[in-house]
Amino acid sequence: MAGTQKKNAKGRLDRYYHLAKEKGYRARSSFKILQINQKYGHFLEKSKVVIDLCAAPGSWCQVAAQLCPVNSLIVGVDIVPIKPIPNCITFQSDITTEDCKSKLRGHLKTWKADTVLHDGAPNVGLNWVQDAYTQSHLTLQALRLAVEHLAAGGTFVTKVFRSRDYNNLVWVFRQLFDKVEATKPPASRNVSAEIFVVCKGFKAPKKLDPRLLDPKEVFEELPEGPVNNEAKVFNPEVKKRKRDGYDEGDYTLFHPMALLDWVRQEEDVINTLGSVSKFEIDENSDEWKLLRRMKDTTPEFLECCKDLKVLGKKDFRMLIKWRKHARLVLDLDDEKEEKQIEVEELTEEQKIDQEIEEMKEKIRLKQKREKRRKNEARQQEIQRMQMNMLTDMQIGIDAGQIGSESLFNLKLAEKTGQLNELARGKKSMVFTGEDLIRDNDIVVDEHQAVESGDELDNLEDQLNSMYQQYKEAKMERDAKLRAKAARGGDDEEWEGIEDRQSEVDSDEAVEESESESDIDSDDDEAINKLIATIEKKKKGGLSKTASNFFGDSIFEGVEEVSADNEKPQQESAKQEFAEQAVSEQPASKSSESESESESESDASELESESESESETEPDFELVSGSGDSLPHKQEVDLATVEAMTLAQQLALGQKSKKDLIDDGFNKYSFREKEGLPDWFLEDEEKHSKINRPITKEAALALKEKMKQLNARPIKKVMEAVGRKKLRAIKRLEKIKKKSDLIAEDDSKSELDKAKEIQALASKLGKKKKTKPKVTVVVARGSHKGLSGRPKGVKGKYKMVDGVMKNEMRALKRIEKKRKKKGKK
Ligand SMILES: C[S@@+](CC[C@H](N)C(=O)[O-])C[C@H]1O[C@@H](n2cnc3c(N)ncnc32)[C@H](O)[C@@H]1O
Repeated sequence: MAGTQKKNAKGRLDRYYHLAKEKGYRARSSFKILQINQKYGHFLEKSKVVIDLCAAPGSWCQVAAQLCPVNSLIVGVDIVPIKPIPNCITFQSDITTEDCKSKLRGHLKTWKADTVLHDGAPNVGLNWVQDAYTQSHLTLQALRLAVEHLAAGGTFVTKVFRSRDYNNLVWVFRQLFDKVEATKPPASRNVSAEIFVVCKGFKAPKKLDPRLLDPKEVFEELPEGPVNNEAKVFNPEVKKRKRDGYDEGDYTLFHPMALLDWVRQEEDVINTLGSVSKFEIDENSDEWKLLRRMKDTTPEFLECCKDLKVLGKKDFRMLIKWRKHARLVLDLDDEKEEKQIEVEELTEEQKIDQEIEEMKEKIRLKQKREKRRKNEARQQEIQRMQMNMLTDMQIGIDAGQIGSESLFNLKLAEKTGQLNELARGKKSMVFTGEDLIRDNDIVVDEHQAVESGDELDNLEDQLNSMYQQYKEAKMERDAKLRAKAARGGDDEEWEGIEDRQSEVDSDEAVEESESESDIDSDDDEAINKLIATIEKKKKGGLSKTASNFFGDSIFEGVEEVSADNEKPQQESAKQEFAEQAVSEQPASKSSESESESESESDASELESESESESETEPDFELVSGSGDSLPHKQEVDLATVEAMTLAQQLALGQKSKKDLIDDGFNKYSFREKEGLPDWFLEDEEKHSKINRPITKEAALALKEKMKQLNARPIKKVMEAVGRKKLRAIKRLEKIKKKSDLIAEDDSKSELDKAKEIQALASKLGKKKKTKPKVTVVVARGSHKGLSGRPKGVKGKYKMVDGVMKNEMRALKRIEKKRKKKGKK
């Protein structure tokens, strides 16, 4: 009985014990080797020769006999006899002896072992240090046998104790094996200090340094250095436990010292202070009589000397100060010459060098930061890609970012107001004076431009650039504005043919393009726009709106047609129409592209006429919309109900080009704009437009279109879907892992495993139960005193009223009382 209790108390009769019994193993430790074998690539299944050192009672041999290939040689040895095991050779011997060595050689003959197992545990229980040492010693002996018998690439599994020798042992293993790993199989009790080291890939060295297997060499300990007690003085509050026990030959905790000895001490003063328990004073000494009269020799000081172990930092400081004074009084301190450190002044060159070094360091750090940031971004992108979260919408974002950091960053140039200068520079680069005279009769005089920049202009420029910045910031914030800008400001009103032309002729055309480049942060696009405007200027091109209009896909290929069907007689009328229609109906430009039937023919005529006209009048030439200069024009869409209405009207023939021309003339057409600041004009534009009629059909068509657009998965939705997917995959993987573990667990029966895996799988499929929504109906008004379902309330509902709370409480109280009574 007592024996059983003892076993139970140690928790010996655990599930592995029962399982071992069930499976016919002689010891529960069989599961340790089973688990190790499973974890480290089933080496037993590949071993034809296995040596089991310290094998009794023989469960590891049993496992080996089960797992190794048929006809494998399994040899087990132990200091105690082992009952015969089928398909195993066992003998009794001490593995540390020569006898064991020779017997083993006799059994193996010329064979080399694929695996050597060692689960040896000496008779433990004497004392911890002794046990650990004996264990380590035994392990080294096992290793000696393993080295003698293992084949190259073989495996050695050994038990070791977690002791101070552990690291030394592992170091030795590492010299002899390719891979060394420590493991604690689940079957090994947590309370046990044992762990197992699995050494794979025996290197089979031809020559072996005998010191590697010599316990004296391997476990030799370094002599311990002097004890440093200074910490006890500097940080007396932090008490460090001394786990090593007493120092050799010193079995007391109380260490007194003569105070005068400490005063006379030359070295290790603080260390002594940390180790001494009490300073003893020889009252009769002449020196003390001298020191006693010192101002610092206070009753407090004397009290501190009695027990140094309880002193704090302040007290120690006082003692050290006292000692310093005492040494002066006793004339113990020689006046040492204080070494003077001469600080040499840095020369100018050195200073510069130093500065350069500092700057270099700064740059290096910055680059490092930058690199790290980029790496992180790339990493994030890869992750997103893996999660299928990268959508079309992200393409080019990074490129844009890279562009924004590049040397030729136009956005930066805009911000600093350099873009104007840049544009001027481009102009002078692109146009020769002759070109300008021939094309426009206008010569851009750089000198004049520079000289005319008086203070007022500067102020104006500053204000303008500030306004540009403001617009830009607003644009970044406001998606609507961005969309508007992308449409090329299609809400602009027509400002009359003359006005536009003058604008085209003036420098503002370039500035317009600059403001356009504000909209798009992409540098390439900005450059394209800039060049397009310059080209336009070179050719005496159309205004922005006009080029937008003719840039539409509807005019593609019109050139060839116009070349064939030249109609010079209609030139002037068509040109007039073109310009008017364009400037009047900027918003409808794309609508016209949709109303193919009528507008196509109109436009082709228009184009052909414009073409022919351009030959005679170089001031007016169409800018191809298909060019890179106006990339967004291809995407121009019917974004307003007015545009849609107009498009439909044109398509149905309800409106003709003449109507368009007529519409072009309104009270805002010829407004004076010269000299007015941008911000004012922009503000005015909001109100300076005529109200165009809209139709229900157009509104419905646009609504339908928007619906379709909204139905497309946007970036955020894609991301959320990706996240959800990832979570699901993770969950699945987790469950997979768990079920793998369950499946591999030999300690469970197949039925148990199946049940557990099923339970896991059912968890995966389960949806979170959503509680049915309960509608709370307040018993007020028409609902007062209502019995049954209130009108218009579907699903679950609950009637509540003011007194309900009290009633509920009362009911609870009664219930409680009832229960109490029932108990009694
Ligand atoms: C934990 S048991 C081994 C259990 C064994 N692996 C099994 O599963 O059956 C430890 C064994 O090491 C043996 N042993 C201890 N010192 C030994 C030595 N010097 N030579 C041989 N065997 C030794 C003990 O007799 C004991 O049977």
